[in-house]
Amino acid sequence: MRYSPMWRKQRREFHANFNQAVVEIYHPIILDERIGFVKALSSHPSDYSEHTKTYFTNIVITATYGIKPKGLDDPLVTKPNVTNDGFSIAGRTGAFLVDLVPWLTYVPEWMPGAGWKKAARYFRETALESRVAPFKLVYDRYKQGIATPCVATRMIENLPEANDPNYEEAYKIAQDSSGQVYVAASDTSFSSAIAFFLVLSMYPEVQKRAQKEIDEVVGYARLPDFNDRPQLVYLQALIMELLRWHQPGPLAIAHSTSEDDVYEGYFIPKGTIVMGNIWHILHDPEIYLDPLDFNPDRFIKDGKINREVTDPTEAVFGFGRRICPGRYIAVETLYALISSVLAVFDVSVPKDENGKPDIKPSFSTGLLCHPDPFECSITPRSDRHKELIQNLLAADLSNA
Ligand code: HEM
Repeated sequence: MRYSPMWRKQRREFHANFNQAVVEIYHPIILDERIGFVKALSSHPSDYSEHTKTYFTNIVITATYGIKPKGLDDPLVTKPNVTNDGFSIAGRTGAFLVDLVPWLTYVPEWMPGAGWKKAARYFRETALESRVAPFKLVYDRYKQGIATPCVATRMIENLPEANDPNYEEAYKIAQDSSGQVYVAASDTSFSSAIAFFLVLSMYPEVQKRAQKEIDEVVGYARLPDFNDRPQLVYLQALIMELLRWHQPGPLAIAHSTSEDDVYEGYFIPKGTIVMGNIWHILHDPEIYLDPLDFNPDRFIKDGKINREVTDPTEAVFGFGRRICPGRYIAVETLYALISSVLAVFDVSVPKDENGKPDIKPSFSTGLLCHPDPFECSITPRSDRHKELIQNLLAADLSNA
């Protein structure tokens, strides 16, 4: 596949802001948001899906623009959501006839059968709006010296002088790279987190094991933080197993071959669209025994993470030069959410006549794959945990 110079530059901007070495700078935002999340969950547990969405949305937009959205109906959120919808629809190879009959690209928008053109224009225009306005706002604030440091300000700092011939292109790259963050980050991370609630509902014994470990390592007086992670081996394995068991993007994004190739006797000409079957890789029974089961123990040996078992992060975030550049922050945000829920809440569904959780998981299909909505009960684990939540609420009131 040929990569445009613009794509390469955007990719570099993205990497500079989200690589493994810098990802810690987002810890304060993540830890702050997870407190809001725990409080919202304790007040309105049945809205867990909305709270989860808010958690990721707030982290991603605050990290990118230094501005916390006013809610899920803030235009900072609603505009890129339209882009997400368009991406999900158009990203499925074959979704539109033009994918199979390329000359349809040249028919005018008013022709019968060319409705996809109108849809594409709408999504393109909204995507542009969603990138232009917030970046301009941060740019203006930066020039006035009042912007909160964030991904966008770091990119603005690196822009050439306004009279430089490269300025316009560099501005666009910075604007588009910033605009890409929410679109790529929110739905994928959300999907993994909802799968986590599903797993807790389906596998109470996994929940109990993870809670026991947190109690032993962290105690009952605070929520887990990033310093606890090395000691929380079962929790680390649980997150690995979550990323193996459920893939937000089971077929990644379409790639294409840059050279003619032969694979197991099949000739694959240059320019062929290829899909990486992440789902299959992470459900290969030769690597992961009983792959449909949720079993964090498959990643543990002698009380440590077993590095001989293939780490699912090698596949769930895609491949090669297109590999997800947000993979490190994705894991950080999931860790904070998952460890906090396990620390203070019990998640459950009613039992069937055999005493097993009465739940049949189902998932949406498409480029992005989400668990379908399901009801579960989310309650504080004990009076001690209720007290911890109340202390978080009280601390918030005294800071107000
Ligand atoms: C659990 C969470 C996530 C999962 C499972 C995930 C997975 C993926 C996958 C499978 C791809 C396609 C890679 C390929 O085609 O080979 C991708 C691309 C991408 N992801 Fe993620 N992602 C997640 C979170 C994030 C976050 C938090 C960000 C941003 C901070 C992000 C930014 C991106 C971008 C910008 C691309 C496009 C890369 C390109 O085309 O060059 N992702 N992601």
